[in-house]
Amino acid sequence: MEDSLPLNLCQVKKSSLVINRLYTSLHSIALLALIFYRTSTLLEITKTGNKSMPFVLFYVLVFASELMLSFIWLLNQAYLWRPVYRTVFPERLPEDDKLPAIDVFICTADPTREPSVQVMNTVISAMALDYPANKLHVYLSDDGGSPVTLGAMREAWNFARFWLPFCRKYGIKTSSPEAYFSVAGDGNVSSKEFTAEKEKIKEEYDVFKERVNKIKENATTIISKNHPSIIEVGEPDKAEMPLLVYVSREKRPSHPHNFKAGALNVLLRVSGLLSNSPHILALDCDMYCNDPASARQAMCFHLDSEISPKLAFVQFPHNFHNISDNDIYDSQLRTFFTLLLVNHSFKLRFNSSINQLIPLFNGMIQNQWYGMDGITGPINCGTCFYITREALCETSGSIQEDTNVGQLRKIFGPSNEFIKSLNRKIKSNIIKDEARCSSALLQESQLQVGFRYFSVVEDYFTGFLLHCKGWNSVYYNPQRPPFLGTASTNLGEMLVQNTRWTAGLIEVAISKYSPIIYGPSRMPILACMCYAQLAYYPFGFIPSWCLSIIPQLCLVQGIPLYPEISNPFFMVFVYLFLSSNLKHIQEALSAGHSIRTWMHEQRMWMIKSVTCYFYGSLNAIMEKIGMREASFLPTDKAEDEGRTKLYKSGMFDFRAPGMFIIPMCTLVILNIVSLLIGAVKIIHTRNYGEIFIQAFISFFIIVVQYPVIEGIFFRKDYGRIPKPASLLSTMLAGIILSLGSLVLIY
Ligand SMILES: O=c1ccn([C@@H]2O[C@H](COP(=O)(O)OP(=O)(O)O[C@H]3O[C@H](CO)[C@@H](O)[C@H](O)[C@H]3O)[C@@H](O)[C@H]2O)c(=O)[nH]1
Ligand SMILES: [Mn+2]
Repeated sequence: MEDSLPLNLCQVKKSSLVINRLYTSLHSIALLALIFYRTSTLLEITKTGNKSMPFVLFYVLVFASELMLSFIWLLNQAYLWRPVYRTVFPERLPEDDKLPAIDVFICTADPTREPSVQVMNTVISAMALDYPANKLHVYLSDDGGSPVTLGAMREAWNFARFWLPFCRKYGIKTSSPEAYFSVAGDGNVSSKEFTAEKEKIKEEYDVFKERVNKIKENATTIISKNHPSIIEVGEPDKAEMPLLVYVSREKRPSHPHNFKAGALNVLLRVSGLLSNSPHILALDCDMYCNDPASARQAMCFHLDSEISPKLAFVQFPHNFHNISDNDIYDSQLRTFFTLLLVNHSFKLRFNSSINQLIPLFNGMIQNQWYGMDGITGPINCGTCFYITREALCETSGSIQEDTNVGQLRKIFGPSNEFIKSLNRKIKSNIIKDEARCSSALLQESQLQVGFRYFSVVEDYFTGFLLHCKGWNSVYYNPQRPPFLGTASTNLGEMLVQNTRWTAGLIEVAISKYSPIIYGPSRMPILACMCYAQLAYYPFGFIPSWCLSIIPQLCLVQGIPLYPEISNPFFMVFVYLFLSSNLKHIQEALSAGHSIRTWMHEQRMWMIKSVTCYFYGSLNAIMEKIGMREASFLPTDKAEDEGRTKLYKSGMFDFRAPGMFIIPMCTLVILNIVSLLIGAVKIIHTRNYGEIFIQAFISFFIIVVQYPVIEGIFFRKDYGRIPKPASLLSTMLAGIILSLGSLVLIY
């Protein structure tokens, strides 16, 4: 019977599972051997007492670093444990009139950093989802309260009246007009009628863009931080048109607004009164729908009666349209999602990266969402997911017949209208109140519904709490990328963004919600390990700093910190280095990438750990002790031609804040100097066995960071490292080396 056929299939890739577990076991044994070696050596050193205090301290720091990296590596193994992949059968879904409604939430905040034409492309592509139009409601949240965005949305509405019928008629998949007209568009290319219509629509689109740009040019206010709520509803006047609603929540300088999570919660309330769909698709303003099929694909999970009672959300991957083949900054975050523009297939791809600074021990393989999918489901990634209203509002759990109004208000805030909407009985016109910051919204930090405010990575945190409550999620990575976003291909922007993410993750890591404290009684231990890995990996900055300074200082003095070549434990270090790197390379290759990808990811990990992870952790700690307030500056999505050109040609653009460039250069210079002195020592004494590993560490860092060396010494273009930064870094490296030598000599 057709009805009884499953809507989706979940398979475990057995062969990869065997390889993974074998890798984990062997690597663990090697780590145990390392710990044994370090402990016994340390005991010996302290017993004999013939080593200086600073040396012992350095030795302990190196050992502690190795332990920390091993801990993060261990957490990482949860991802490798049971990766699964999924298939869906949308053709088995019920008839259109039986499908549940969907509300689409799109957030934007700043028409300068987030150009309106781009935002409207996301809006239009969402309106063009392959779903009954009367069951689709698109909400645009404008945190900039900008007349530019509102005007652009009106234009988008007008343009959509041509565009949507065209897409429906010819089955256009690339439903973002910008992408459709700039890349070779799909559709029924051969017919004359089609070509004529396409021409006409193209003209309409050009007019639309022109008008939107004019609005910006003529605007007197671009952004407002002090305004009442503004809501405008575009009522569908054609069968193909879904509802489109503009929402700009009230903003007052004195009220905290909780960034994107606050915006999403306002949409949750406003839509609760207007359409109240049981399913919600959340999108960032730069993530357009690249395949209208995603709604039905998601429904293959949400309507599967076996998994749906506990299914909170279906997460799709973040793919990007502006990634170069030679992705020098790892802008695609390959390790999280495996972006497979090259090799889209249903075979399981292990997207892992060995995030490591010092090659010898860590191998923190990140094989992320497939791995979590095999446990309780992937984390929430903030965009490209279909979530149920019930999971966010806990309607079934908290609204009982006998729950009194007082209790309801405690849970959902004081808005009676919203509370009524939860019962799906009453609709109201008083929606503007829902977008007011003075109503329910401000107290939401205490409320247990919606997107949670506690951390600036509201996606990670909200998903974590949902999993803690027993909800599950699903990761679905179809052949055609369902959504395409604008990745940051600007080094400075990217490092700032990563610092914000780190701050958000560390906020959780050092709170009562730490996955290793809050999680174990609420979710399977493997799921806890995945969440903990994400929360704690930024602490990798500590070992990163230690291991890119201490072995080098000792190298300069000819003091060995590692076993010499003739020592059997030497092989343990060699094994750990090779095993983690070969696994990383294998995973990059099997995902259709080249060995270059491995190099880029190594480099970016080193750079991020000594900068973003360090600053982000510092920010989180300062927030915790009340010395700093959380902030969320949206990334710049406007294209800068010069930067894009450098990125596309595979050249680093070092025009980034000094706080990122200087530590990076300092460490690279320090490693160069140490290696040179080390090499001279080796030639002089002819004894390379004892300090081989230390020399190799510096050598490896220098090779991986070659673009930085090029930026300091060889490049002449505007993307090079500025002279003052190079000078300052050289001085700092000199100071560290002299202090190190002083300490070690005496
Ligand atoms: O006060 C704010 C700040 C941001 N945004 C919107 O939030 C989205 C994400 O902002 P972006 O600057 O693109 O940040 P990213 O770091 O790229 O976002 C990633 O990380 C965030 C968590 O830090 C997640 O919420 C996002 O979904 C995820 O793509 C954008 O649509 C913004 O318009 C708001 O609506 N209000
Ligand atoms: Mn973004």
